[in-house]
Amino acid sequence: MPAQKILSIGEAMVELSQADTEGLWQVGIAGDTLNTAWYLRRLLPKDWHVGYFTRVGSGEFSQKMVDFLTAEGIDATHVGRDSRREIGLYAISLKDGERSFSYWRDNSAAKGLADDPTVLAEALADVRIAYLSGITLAILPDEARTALLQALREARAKGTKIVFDPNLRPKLWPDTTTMCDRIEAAATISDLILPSFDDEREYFGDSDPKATVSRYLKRGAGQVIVKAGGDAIRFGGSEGEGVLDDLERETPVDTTSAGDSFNAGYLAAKLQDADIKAAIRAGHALSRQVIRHRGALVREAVEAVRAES
Ligand SMILES: O=C(O)C(=O)C[C@H](O)[C@H](O)CO
Repeated sequence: MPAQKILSIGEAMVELSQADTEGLWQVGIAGDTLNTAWYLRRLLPKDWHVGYFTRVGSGEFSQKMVDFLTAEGIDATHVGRDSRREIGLYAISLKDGERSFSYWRDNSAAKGLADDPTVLAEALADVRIAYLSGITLAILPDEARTALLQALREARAKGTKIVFDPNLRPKLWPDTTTMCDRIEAAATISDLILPSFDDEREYFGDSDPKATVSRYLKRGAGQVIVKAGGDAIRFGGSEGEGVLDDLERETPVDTTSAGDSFNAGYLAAKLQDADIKAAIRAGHALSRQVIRHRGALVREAVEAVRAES
């Protein structure tokens, strides 16, 4: 069996989120796959290794990102460099706690993350869990997307489990048909897929979470867990099926990273032998704490779930 290693693959950016004082913005580092890696690092015991796979540039902010990963205990060995590009930037806008994003990332270094198949294969060697999202796929040129899926397929044949969050962001895709097509292609190699129902309904036309579960199972996913923004969570697949409908709701301050933190809470619990329902509760508990605060990475949220348990 591969080592106790998780590799998260994607793009992290400079994050601008509104500070408490009107007109002031705070600068952070975030990005969906990094957010999950960051929460995983804080939740898992130290004998688990958490790494991040991306590309950055050579300027000051790129270095800040690498320093940040290292300081947070996330292995940055497989962060590549592109001397002609820089890291991207996004800003969070809030309306009644629901977030939307503005992006400046068209030319970000992460677009080249899958350009070298040897580097990819090296990074994936002996990894127990490879984690990626629909955003990881969205930012890549089509050829690189195919190369990434191929590298993951090869790793999977050697025992790596693939965990995928579709994280649908139509703004990042050429069109919604391409988005839906490539997301479903990734589902075919996913051992676990963690979609969010609102997005799946909007872009795939699923009538309810059960429809989302069966659509992804038909595509070949092993297990599906459908997040529903505080509503009942439906799951199905080779590890069991059911629904959890007694989860406590939270009025959000900022929903950024709700899904990313859920995924980390779920995975951390599952990797420490929780059953599927207990792991879903752990994911929900973390996500509930995260949305009480602004920004993607919330230290207090991890402390709060620790204090609760
Ligand atoms: O939209 C993106 O690419 C981001 O990574 C920004 C946020 O951190 C992320 O979407 C939250 O899930």
